[in-house]
Amino acid sequence: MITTFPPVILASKSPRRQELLQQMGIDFRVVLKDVDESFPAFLQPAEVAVYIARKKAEAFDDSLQENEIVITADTIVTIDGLILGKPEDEQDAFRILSLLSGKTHEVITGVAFLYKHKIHAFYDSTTVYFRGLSDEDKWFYIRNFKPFDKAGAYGIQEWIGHAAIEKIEGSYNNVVGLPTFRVYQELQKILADK
Ligand SMILES: Cc1cn([C@H]2C[C@H](O)[C@@H](COP(=O)(O)OP(=O)(O)OP(=O)(O)O)O2)c(=O)[nH]c1=O
Repeated sequence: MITTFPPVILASKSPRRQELLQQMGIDFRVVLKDVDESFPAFLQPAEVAVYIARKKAEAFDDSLQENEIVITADTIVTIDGLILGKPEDEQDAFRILSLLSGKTHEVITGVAFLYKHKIHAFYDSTTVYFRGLSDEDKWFYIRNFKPFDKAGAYGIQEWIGHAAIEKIEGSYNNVVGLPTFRVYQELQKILADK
């Protein structure tokens, strides 16, 4: 296994992604670029996550040093073919939590690496079993945890993850924002390839 990595740039303002990459033992610096996160309506949910992660990585091509590697990610929640991003306000968060309550949904994180002018992108998907939440529970969560920076209006790592998530299938870290095992595997692949 390769354990020494070229200089890594994490292009993410998400504190959860920063913490996960740190836990992986990878040294990195954070560089942020403004990216338009719109996507063509015909894309499937997994394609959307990969498309946006790619766009975030493409923003770096000209500004990169020869051996630097950029890592970007995008997390979406999807249920019944709908893509749920971050809630706009409290009412929107309530609407989103009502869609998820008592049902099973998928959390998809798209990841992109930019290395030596090439993009390498993939996604991971986790199934989340949500129990029914009363309206009171939803407002309690929204008012206390303000999940406006979270896709699907919830954080599995918060109160709601203990109170409402019965089980998951797949990677927990993928739900938090970065599928660390896959990231490690894919990094090995592109570095071995060079
Ligand atoms: C479903 C879920 C999402 N999230 C977070 C992960 C992501 O930070 C966020 C989804 O938004 P993203 O657009 O993927 O990421 P971001 O805007 O926070 O950061 P950046 O674009 O700079 O990389 O939701 C949790 O923390 N816990 C959860 O359980």
